Amino acid sequence: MSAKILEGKFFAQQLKDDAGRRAAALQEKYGRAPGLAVIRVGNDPASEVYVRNKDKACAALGIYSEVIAMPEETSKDELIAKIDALNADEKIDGILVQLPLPAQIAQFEAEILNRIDPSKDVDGFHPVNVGKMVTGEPALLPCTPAGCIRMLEMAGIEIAGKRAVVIGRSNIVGKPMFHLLMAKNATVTVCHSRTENLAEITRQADILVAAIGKPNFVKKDMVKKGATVIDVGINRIAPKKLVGDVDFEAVSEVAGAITPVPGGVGLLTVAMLMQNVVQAAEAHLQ
Ligand SMILES: Nc1nc2c(c(=O)[nH]1)N[C@@H](CN(C=O)c1ccc(C(=O)N[C@@H](CCC(=O)O)C(=O)O)cc1)CN2
Ligand SMILES: [Mg+2]
Repeated sequence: MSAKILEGKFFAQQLKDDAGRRAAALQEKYGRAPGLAVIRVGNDPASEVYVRNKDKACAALGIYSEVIAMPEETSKDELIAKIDALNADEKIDGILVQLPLPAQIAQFEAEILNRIDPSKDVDGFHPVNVGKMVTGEPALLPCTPAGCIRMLEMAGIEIAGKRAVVIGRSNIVGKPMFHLLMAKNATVTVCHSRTENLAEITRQADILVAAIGKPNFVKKDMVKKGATVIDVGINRIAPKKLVGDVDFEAVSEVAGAITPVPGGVGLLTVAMLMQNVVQAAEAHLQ
């Protein structure tokens, strides 16, 4: 058996087309496009690429965007002052601070992110949005996990009643993935570095989400025949070689459907960000 490959580009394009249509409708009705501000601190090369991709995606969809590049030695107070200015800026519907932050301010990450007005928190990281996600109120949802859910729905993969297993418990992926799958009526188990008999649990999954950050960690014998496998890992194992958390070649032989790396759910992250910016603008303007 060979798994169906869930190409991120195909699903991302549908989300972006929808965001572009809604952005045009707002421009038409209110005379202003949705606006995104991305703050990048320092010179992390991967962050530079991701921020450029976000700026390009905005330009392609008629979304106004500003990239604010701040020097490596930026202080917590300088960054917070910038966020305050963007919170008050009426052109701006969405604000995000690209992660990771440089070492000297990394310890203040929560304080910095919590300063973003929750109605502009297009990363869905603010405790107000996290709380709403947990209670099932409408909220800005974290882009990667929300993108995974939208992809499953677009691919016609049933979630309700299915057994889902998430490997990884990060605030950005694992924990929100748990809540979003449960909200879609899956029976969800979260596994992590201290989980005993991991393979026994992952073999029960109809939907297996890998978000651990260990190259090729999920092997063929950890996957049930016909399962849907979503690989959220991005591991650079050589300057030009990126692999996921799943041993793609081997797992493809047993899975029913699988996302590749690169070219999988990473692409949905930016597409979902565009959806969130438009959602925030709709809430601000309507
Ligand atoms: N403020 C945030 N910081 C970070 C986030 C985030 O959602 N908000 N996520 C990651 C980085 N990221 C977006 O910011 C991101 C990561 C990966 C991709 C992507 O398209 N991946 C491609 C491969 C890209 C490559 O070749 O390097 C893929 O998986 O096919 C997009 C966005 C951490 N920081
Ligand atoms: Mg620009």
